[in-house]
Amino acid sequence: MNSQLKPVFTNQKAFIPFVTANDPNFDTTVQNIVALAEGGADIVELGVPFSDPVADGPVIQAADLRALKDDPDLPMDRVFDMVVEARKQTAVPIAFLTYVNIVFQYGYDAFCQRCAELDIRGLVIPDLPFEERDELAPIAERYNVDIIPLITPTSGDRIAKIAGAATGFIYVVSSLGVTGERSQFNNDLTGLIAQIRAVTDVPAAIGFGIHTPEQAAEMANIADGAIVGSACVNIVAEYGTQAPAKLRDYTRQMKAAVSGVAKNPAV
Ligand SMILES: O=P(O)(O)OC[C@@H](O)[C@@H](O)c1c[nH]c2ccccc12
Repeated sequence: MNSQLKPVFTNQKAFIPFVTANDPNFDTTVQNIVALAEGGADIVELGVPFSDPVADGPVIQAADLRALKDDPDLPMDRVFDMVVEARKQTAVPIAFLTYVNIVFQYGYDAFCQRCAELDIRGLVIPDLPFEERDELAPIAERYNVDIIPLITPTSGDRIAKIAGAATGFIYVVSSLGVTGERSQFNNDLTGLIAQIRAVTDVPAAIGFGIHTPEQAAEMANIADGAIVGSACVNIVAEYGTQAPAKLRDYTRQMKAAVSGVAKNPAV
C-alpha cells in the first residue's frame, strides 16, 4: 500500500496535535485545523465527537460534550464538511480519531471513499481490536487510507503481529489508562519501541499524557514523533473561538521541541 503518512516522518520528528471536531463549533474547528498546520503540525489528528468515548479522560470527554451540545446526532457529513473548508486553506495531512461505530454506521466503503476524497490519510480507531480489523482493512487499503494501530505497554506478544501489519505509523500509548495529561510515563518505552523497530520500519509516534515541550522532546528522542491531545483540547476549552492563535503558538513551541530546536537554539 502506498502510505501517505509514512513519508511525513522522513528525516524529521513529527508533532501530531489533536483537537475534537465541532468543539466549540464548526468555524472554530476549521480555523483550528488551519492554525495547527500554520504552527507546524506534521499531521493533524481530528477527533470525531462521540457520545461514549471510552478511551478518553475527562478533558476529551468534555470536548465531546461541547461538540455535541447543539446536536447530539451531529452527522458525520458535518465533520467531513469541516475538512472540506479546511482543505481550502491547508494541505496538512489529517488523520481521524474515531470510534468504530461511527465508521460502521456511515458504511466502511463510503467512509473511506470520503476520506480519500478529502485527503484524510489515516484512521485511529481505539475500539477496533486488531483481530476485528479484517473487514475494514482491505477497504481502507483500496482507498490508500492507513489504519493506525495502537500498541500499548501491555500489548506483549501481540506487538510483532500488530506492528508487522501496520502502515502509515504506529500509535504507541505511553502508559495505561485513558487520555489526559500525565507527569510520568511507562518506564520502558524505549524497550517497547525497540520491539516495534525489530519487526517494521513503519514509524512510531508516542501519545497519551504529553503536554510540555520537555516531554515532547523526550518522546521524540525515543520515537519518531509525539502526539498531544488533551493539552490542545484544554486550550480550546479555555479560549473558545479565540483558540486558533493560541493553538498556533503552542504548536510552534512543541514542534520546535520535538525537532530539538529548544535544546539547541538556532543562532
Ligand atoms: O490526550 P492525550 O493524553 O494527549 O492523548 C492523545 C489523545 O488525546 C488523542 O490521540 C486521542 C484522543 N482520543 C483518543 C482515544 C484513544 C486514543 C487516542 C486518543
